[in-house]
Amino acid sequence: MNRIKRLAVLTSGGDAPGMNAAIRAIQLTAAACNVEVIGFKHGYNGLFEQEYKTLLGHHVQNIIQRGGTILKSARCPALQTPDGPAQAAATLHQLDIDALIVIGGDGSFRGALEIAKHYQGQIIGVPGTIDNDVDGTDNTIGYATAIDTALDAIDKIRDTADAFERIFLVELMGRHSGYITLSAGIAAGAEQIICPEFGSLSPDDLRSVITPIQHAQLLLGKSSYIIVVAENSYPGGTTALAEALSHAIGIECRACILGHIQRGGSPVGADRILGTKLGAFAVEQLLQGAHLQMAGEINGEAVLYPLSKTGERQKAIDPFLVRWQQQVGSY
Ligand SMILES: Nc1ncnc2c1ncn2[C@@H]1O[C@H](COP(=O)(O)OP(=O)(O)O)[C@@H](O)[C@H]1O
Ligand SMILES: O=P(O)(O)OC[C@H]1O[C@](O)(COP(=O)(O)O)[C@@H](O)[C@@H]1O
Repeated sequence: MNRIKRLAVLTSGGDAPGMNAAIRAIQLTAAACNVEVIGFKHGYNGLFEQEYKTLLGHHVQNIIQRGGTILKSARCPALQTPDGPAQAAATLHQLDIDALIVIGGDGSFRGALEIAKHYQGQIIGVPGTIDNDVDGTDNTIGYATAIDTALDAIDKIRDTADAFERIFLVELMGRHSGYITLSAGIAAGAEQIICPEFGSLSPDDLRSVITPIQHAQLLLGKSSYIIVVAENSYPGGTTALAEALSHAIGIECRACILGHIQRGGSPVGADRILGTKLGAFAVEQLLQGAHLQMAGEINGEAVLYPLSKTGERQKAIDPFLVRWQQQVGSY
């Protein structure tokens, strides 16, 4: 029996294109089941500041195509204080909220698990982050758009790299995960891909980067050379890496830090569909009693995955593409 009368939703951590599609699907699906939806603003901060509003049909009209999140997102240090989770749960109880949907990444899910220790209602997660570093789903909402955004930029950099016969290093996001870097790098035909999963890179030993560059120049006569680099791959960042390479090989290397542009923009179709599917699935599963689960998608099928396992291990990037890039693509 459906005992949920009122559910809440929030978006937390780095915003991701497609979060609005998920919010829309949650509101529409809940409304169709006569369940009221409360939207908390600014991630978990909305629980502390009691900043929320009832989401009605007109609030979710014309948002599926918009990047960002109509609920705003944020990181919330207050939830990581000793009393934070109990305070957040108290707001949910006070507002008679029977269930909470958290759209965010593995950090947001850790926060949800802490709140669950003090909360009597149900909690479900919907994976939304450009990093795609959440276990239990093939793709997170926002990842597909971030790849296309990065790709568009790298293609443009290729033109100027070619005209100037330069080496460019393009830094992509992904905190501790090489998903965006590997995918965008492969799709852009990047000559090299550097990400945490490929092993560490030390200022004292840049041979693994320099040897393929020299090989390409000597044997292949390349007029442009693009290296995509995941953020946090090199001490001092990608600008420092470009300087070290310029010094080591005597060729001007330029760094381009793509940054937050990767988080914005209109979501591509795949993210609108994923956001809609997982948002709707989350509501349906809550109504059937799901608790402490994430609504994910594996092999095209919507599935539940224990929230506690979503950040347990590093989700592996495609080993086939890694091997191909290392053995063939870099030469
Ligand atoms: N261990 C934790 N305990 C309580 N809250 C947490 C914890 N880890 C993350 N959070 C909450 O989740 C928010 C978002 O986490 P973050 O890692 O920044 O983003 P994401 O969810 O995208 O991975 C944090 O600002 C914090 O409020
Ligand atoms: O916007 P901020 O706070 O500088 O955070 C940047 C980080 O957020 C992201 O864009 C998204 O990460 P999360 O989804 O895990 O929050 C990372 O790729 C990046 O490292």
